[in-house]
Amino acid sequence: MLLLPQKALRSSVQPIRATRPLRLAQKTWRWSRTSAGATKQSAPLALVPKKKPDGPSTDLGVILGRLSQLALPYWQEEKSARWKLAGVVGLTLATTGVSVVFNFLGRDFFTALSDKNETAFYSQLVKYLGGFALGIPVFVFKSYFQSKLALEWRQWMTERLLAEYLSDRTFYGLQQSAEVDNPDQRISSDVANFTDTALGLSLTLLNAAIDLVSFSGILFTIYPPLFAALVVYSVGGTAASVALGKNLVTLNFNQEAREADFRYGLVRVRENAESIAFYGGDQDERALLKLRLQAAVENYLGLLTASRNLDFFTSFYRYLIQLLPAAVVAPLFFQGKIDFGVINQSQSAFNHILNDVSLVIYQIEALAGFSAVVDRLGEFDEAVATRRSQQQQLAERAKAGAPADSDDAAAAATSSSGGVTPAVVGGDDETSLAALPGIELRFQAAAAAAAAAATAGTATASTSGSSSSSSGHHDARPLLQVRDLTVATPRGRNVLLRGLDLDLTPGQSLLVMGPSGAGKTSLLRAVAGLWSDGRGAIDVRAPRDDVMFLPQRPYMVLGSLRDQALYPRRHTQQHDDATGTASASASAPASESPAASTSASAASSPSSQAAAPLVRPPSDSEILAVLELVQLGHLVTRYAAGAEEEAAGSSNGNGASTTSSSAPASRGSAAHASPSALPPAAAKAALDTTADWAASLSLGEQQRLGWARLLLARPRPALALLDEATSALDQETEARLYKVLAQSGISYVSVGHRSTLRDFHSALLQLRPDGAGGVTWEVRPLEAAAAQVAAAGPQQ
Ligand SMILES: Nc1ncnc2c1ncn2[C@@H]1O[C@H](COP(=O)(O)OP(=O)(O)OP(=O)(O)O)[C@@H](O)[C@H]1O
Repeated sequence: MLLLPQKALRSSVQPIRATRPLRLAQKTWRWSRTSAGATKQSAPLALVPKKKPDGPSTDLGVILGRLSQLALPYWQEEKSARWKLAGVVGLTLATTGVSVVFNFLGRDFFTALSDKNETAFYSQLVKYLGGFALGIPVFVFKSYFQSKLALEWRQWMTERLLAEYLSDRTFYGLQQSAEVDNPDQRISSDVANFTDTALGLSLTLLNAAIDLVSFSGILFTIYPPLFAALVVYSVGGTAASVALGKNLVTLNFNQEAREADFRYGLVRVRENAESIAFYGGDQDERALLKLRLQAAVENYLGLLTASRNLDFFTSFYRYLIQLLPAAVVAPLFFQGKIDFGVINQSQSAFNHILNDVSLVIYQIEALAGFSAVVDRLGEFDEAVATRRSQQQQLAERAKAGAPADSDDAAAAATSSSGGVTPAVVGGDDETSLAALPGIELRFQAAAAAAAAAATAGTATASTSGSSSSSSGHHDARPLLQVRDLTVATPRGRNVLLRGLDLDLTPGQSLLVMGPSGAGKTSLLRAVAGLWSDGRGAIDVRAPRDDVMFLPQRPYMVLGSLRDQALYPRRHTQQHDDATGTASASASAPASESPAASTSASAASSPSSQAAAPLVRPPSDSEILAVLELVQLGHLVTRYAAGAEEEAAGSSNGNGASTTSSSAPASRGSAAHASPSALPPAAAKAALDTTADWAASLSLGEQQRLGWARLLLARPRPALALLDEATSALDQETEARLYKVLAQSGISYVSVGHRSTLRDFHSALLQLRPDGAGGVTWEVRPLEAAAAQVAAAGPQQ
């Protein structure tokens, strides 16, 4: 009897023990229309707690629906995958064929043995060995191609989920609404488990069906009562195992969550190592992690107990059956009606069929884990789809209003002051939470912006790329227009600002001041499109990508110093470079004004009317110049010296010099050089340095890096939103950075507390508590600021 192939086939499906990170909130939420509003369509959208309790769905209909929703797109959209699947199915059929051949070879082999027929025995032995040589590769290749196909499916599905998750700021919306926990876990290990198990189980089912048909015929021809005994035994066993294994689904689901809670706790310690060390919070962290570990261990013990109980049953089930076929057909053998080989053949056929009809029993743990994975992934997929359709609805509603890139509409809407509305006050009207239809946010289309840039370029002899600010020419139409804006917090639906009106023309700047918690950052969130709960309209006469945000603590990406400086445009720039759309002027002189260089290629390009403006990545010398401008030159020299020492070390170690001919000759010379005086190879080495930037740069340095990003961004941002972006800097550096920004032509809105910031803005939005839990606002011009900035002259 040969069970090896059958075993190899079954082992492709393993019980799932995926881990699962922290649930962000105990409640889950869903979008719903509130009762307010004349019609269902016009009723405001709100996030309300989901009725569904946490935990896996055990409704088979829901799981099957989610399964098809998750699994079908790949096979529908990828033609090559269908061909590969056909190949794997072919190999699966071949494995059944090989098993049938082995079944007959085994019968004749054992019959020759019992007949003591030496010639026939050796002849059967050779055939058997030949069968091994031809049959085993079929099993091996089937397993290999199946795993490879599952891997390709995983890659496709992960990329698709990533594309949806990381577009339209869906990741932010999901995090804010706490609709689904731990997307990272779902995108990484859940998808891998899903594709692997879905393919494995499907092929196992297919194989079982074919196997069942093939071996039922054999068994039935040997002895029909044996076939009947088998059916009764397996149906009873399946029912019993389903009953015994039911709680495994919940236990598996919970195990994922608890393992993930524990791992997430560890990740937080790593990410917040310095704060925890300053607080001396070791013991608290340890206690918390111990609790989480305990929760995971306890659940796992429950899982082990449930598996043990199930194992008692399945083991008896498996071993008892080994005797059944021989016991049933033995009387026929004693009566001389069948050969000894037929007993072996019936045993083999019996085992095959038993495996086929007992799939649920043998795979109950894998099925339990798989249904938890299907549930989690399906939930995530649905949440992403809902979130994106919310975004589309908001965009469509915004489109239905006045378009931001309509020149007429924008001109008509320009206030008579030609800029910030002078001394406007408001915020004392009562706004019902239920009557907030959502904020309408409109950005200018990229094509319209490119056309406008081309026009401006021809009008101002654009080879210099000089900004509207430095040329003294101001476009009087508002760059940012806010009308009757009410901002509410998500979920809590706490109204912050009410009825704000504001115009900001290009080249102007607005300072937002007010007490902590008044809603300053929330206003920036609304302008950036992160928060949409509220009422009113925001028109930005620039594409969305031309609005850049500088937070108080900038996000430090994984990568080199160059990557830090070019974030978030580094991939766009690399792409443009690779496709050859970038201009050839990659070696601009280091002294070139960064503000001037940023728009040059877009304005002078013959194809600048295209939707996507041409951009070129900043050269190393431009990056160095900007880093020096924001007073980060010391980082470059520091890392150049480090790279130099490393190169010298490796050259001493292996006897071959790794430094280029242009590198400094003497060791450590870079440490004292000014960045712009560094040899190109040393500067490049410094910019290529990778480090844990969040941990190795001071907050002030990180903030200055944020400013460098702003000045290096291509195309140049039209509007910068600065949220306490200089809070960690001394006043002198703050003044210097704001002067550079004012001369760059980038309009900006800053949030800050320092009164010295007034010197660098042309208007002030002052928020004040109204004494009744709300906020009043006042907008007024800051006359002195513009004169001060203009008097300061260009910065290099
Ligand atoms: N995601 C959120 N969900 C619900 N409420 C929030 C959320 N984020 C902020 N809030 C609340 O909204 C209010 C305004 O927050 P915001 O960050 O805009 O204040 P701020 O004026 O910028 O304060 P600070 O000067 O301290 O930075 C605060 O009461 C805050 O607790």
